[in-house]
Amino acid sequence: MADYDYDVLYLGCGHGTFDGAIPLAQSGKKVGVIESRLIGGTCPNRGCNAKITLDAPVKLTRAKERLEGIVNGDWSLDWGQMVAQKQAVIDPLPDMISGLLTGVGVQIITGRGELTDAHTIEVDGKPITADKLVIATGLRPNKLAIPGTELAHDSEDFMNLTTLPKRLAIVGSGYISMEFATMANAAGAAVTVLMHGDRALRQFHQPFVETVIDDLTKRGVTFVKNAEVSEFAQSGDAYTVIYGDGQSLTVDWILDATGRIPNVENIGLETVGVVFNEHGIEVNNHLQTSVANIYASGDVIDKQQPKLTPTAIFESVYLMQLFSGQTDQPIDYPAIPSTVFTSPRIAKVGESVETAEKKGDKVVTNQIKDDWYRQVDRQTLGASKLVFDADHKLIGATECSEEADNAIDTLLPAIEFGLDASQIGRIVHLFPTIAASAWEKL
Ligand SMILES: Cc1cc2nc3c(=O)[nH]c(=O)nc-3n(C[C@H](O)[C@H](O)[C@H](O)COP(=O)(O)OP(=O)(O)OC[C@H]3O[C@@H](n4cnc5c(N)ncnc54)[C@H](O)[C@@H]3O)c2cc1C
Ligand SMILES: NC(=O)c1ccc[n+]([C@@H]2O[C@H](COP(=O)([O-])OP(=O)(O)OC[C@H]3O[C@@H](n4cnc5c(N)ncnc54)[C@H](O)[C@@H]3O)[C@@H](O)[C@H]2O)c1
Repeated sequence: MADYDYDVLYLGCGHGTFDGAIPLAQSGKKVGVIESRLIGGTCPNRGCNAKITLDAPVKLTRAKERLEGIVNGDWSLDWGQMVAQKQAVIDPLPDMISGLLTGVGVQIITGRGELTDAHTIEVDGKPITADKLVIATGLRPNKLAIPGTELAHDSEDFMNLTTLPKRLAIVGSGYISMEFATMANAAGAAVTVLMHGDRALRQFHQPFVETVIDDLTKRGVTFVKNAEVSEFAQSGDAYTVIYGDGQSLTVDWILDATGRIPNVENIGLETVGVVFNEHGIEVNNHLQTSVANIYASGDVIDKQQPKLTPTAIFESVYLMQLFSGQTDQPIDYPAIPSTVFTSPRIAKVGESVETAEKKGDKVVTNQIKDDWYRQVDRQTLGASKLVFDADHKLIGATECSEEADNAIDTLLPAIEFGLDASQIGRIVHLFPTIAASAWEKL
């Protein structure tokens, strides 16, 4: 091997990098990571961890609301304190992750990197070389290409607001829109969601999405379907969203939640011949790009799997196994679950109800209100739908409930390992728990 600075050099240091980079260094490889912002990337600093800390008081308030008459007294959410608590929870994470990296000998290089040849990334004019490069630059928020787009903000700005705007417009109705509409509404903002078409959260079971929308509507959130947003304007401290045939909405803050796009520009991919498209970097089944010694990991990959943290972790660990010689096999993705953290939540994994109905697979529905364990805290909204193949093995599941995330998560082994009835019978669960309640239905 030529005399490179590193065996493996990663561009970007989110979950697509560090979960694999740490054990890779432990395996004896010389590893470097380049990061222009906070170590840890989106998930800990401005994604999952930040968001779920803001969600925790909302979930608690919903439980209190259901138990009204048993749990009494006036409660309210203090947005300023919610954001302070979020910051206190996430502030230590970059140092903690940096410590894990440097503790095993990974070199952290701070700055913006750009590939200059197949073995070199330049940071602030300084070339750094490696045998293998991994591009893990993630996604960034889309900004609508309309007049006044600079007046709108992104999810990171929202989670840093110390004062909650009285009137909030959210453009788009995907994950970020629905989760942030839930939080902002619970904390007292007047929220309007401007939908691109007539369906929110398109990748989730639509009757469950309707349950969440109906509940948010009862709580005061306004959903405007088919609102083609054409302009943002400012007058004094207020902002106007122009949509449809010249309709307008006046608000105090605008959240552009119209999706996230891959960070593929201005990092030298064209220079070295790495092929990408609008969905991200194209890779083969070894996560190898069009240039043999350059790989990609995490959200920046163009892929079918959901662009989520567990996927990024699985990919970075796979690359570690590949680079350290533990495997030479193609990546074999497991069933990857996803959840939207609304209240109630919607979670899913495996074959969808829609596909099952088309294929003739069996779908079993259980209403949340009929589950005695959910009655202990008076949950009534939602249902679980389980999809079985001809051998009655679980191949898909989706649930809408306050505990949908945990209910779906606990079922993963049944799907991933194709457990049959006798194997399922060997698993004894703690009782009473969400897990026991979910497995009982198999
Ligand atoms: C608001 C929000 C909430 C989310 N909630 C969830 C959730 O609940 N559950 C879930 O599973 N997923 C969630 N996600 C998605 C999750 O955060 C991502 O899937 C995950 O962070 C992807 O990791 P990654 O390493 O691929 O990319 P990132 O974490 O984005 O890391 C990429 C890194 O590359 C750096 N970088 C980019 N270009 C350069 C360059 N030229 N030089 C140096 N560094 C560079 C960036 O600064 C960044 O740190 C959420 C995302 C958002 C935005
Ligand atoms: N719970 C979670 O796991 C979670 C939470 C937040 C974010 N994420 C990740 O972050 C990604 C980005 O989230 P997101 O909510 O920004 O994206 P998304 O893809 O979930 O939703 C984008 C929304 O914007 C709408 N849209 C697209 N173009 C538009 C236009 N021109 N005008 C108006 N609306 C338009 C779409 O119809 C959709 O409703 C997700 O795909 C996911 O990978 C995950």
